[in-house]
Amino acid sequence: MDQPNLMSADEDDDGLSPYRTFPRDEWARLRADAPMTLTVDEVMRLQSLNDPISIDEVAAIYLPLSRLLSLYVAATQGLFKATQRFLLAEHQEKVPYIIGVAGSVAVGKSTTARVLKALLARWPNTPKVDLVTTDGFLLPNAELTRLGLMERKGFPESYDTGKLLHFLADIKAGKRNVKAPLYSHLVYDVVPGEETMVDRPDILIVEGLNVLQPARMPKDGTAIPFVSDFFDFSVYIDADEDDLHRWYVNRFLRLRHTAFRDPLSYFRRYAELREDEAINIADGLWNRINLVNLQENIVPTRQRASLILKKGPSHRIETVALRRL
Ligand SMILES: Nc1ncnc2c1ncn2[C@@H]1O[C@H](COP(=O)(O)OP(=O)(O)OP(=O)(O)O)[C@@H](O)[C@H]1O
Ligand SMILES: CC(C)(CO)[C@@H](O)C(=O)NCCC(=O)O
Repeated sequence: MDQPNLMSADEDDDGLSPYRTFPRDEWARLRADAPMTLTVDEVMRLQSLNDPISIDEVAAIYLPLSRLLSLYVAATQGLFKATQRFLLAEHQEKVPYIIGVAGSVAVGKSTTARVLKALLARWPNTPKVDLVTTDGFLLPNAELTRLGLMERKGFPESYDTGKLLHFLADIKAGKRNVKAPLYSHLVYDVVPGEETMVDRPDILIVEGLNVLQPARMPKDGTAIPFVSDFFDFSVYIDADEDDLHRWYVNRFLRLRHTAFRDPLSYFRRYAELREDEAINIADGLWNRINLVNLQENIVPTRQRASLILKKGPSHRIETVALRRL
């Protein structure tokens, strides 16, 4: 395969952008000779409801990205060893490489995170890849209700950010069997007593709309880290507001025939609605909660990502912007 010419990537107009932006086709060439390691069936199993992904998308976007990440992980492992030598430290196991995945509700973060997990696990230097979502770190509904925050789910104040920071600090300290709480979209709440265990993976992917948000500034001068201080790399999945709105409403309409019919579903009462009524409910949730959160707290974090994947109206990624080192 021809060596792609990196300099042909679109330079951003004013020359000040910290990103190098690649049209889809140019990015796809950066796969170089990386072999396709997922089958069509495997890709189909990884996609979320209402977030179509094709084998072509995996080959064009995610294979090059997984190749880049595998090079970055190897380089970071080298830096870790160099630091250990400098510190004359005893031999220490390498610590997990942490990748954040951010973006709006309904943009397809979970599909991206699952595809990356599957691809990265097939590179020889990173066989063990774990995935957690920050949904588990939401305050339980009882607590949100008490604080008057049920209409603010997903906003910064709806998370136990301290717990998330301690979780990440434990992972980066090389601790074994670190526990993360779990959230159920079906019951719309954190599941008491259920947790997932993270045991020194080579890579940990942390997915959530809040992962690039700054810490609230402490008044007493103590330093509170950002969640992203623990990340080695981060991906922001971007799409136009109108597309996100449509994807959110379509997913809601489809859930009426599936998850909402489950007796445990928090949205059980919406399963029987007529389509126009359901659209009204979904529009309301989108406009009152998720859109406001997107504009106030998510989009402003986009420029902090190492990589921005921009989706078009049919979920296809159209440009890839890679932050210059
Ligand atoms: N009310 C619901 N009932 C059951 N499952 C849901 C519900 N809402 C969302 N889901 C599923 O839960 C997953 C995560 O949804 P969430 O609202 O956190 O969006 P997200 O992670 O931003 O979505 P995406 O993965 O599309 O970016 C998706 O796979 C979605 O299909
Ligand atoms: C749990 C979050 C915040 C993020 O995944 C989101 O899916 C959510 O529930 N937002 C609140 C409004 C709504 O029900 O869509």
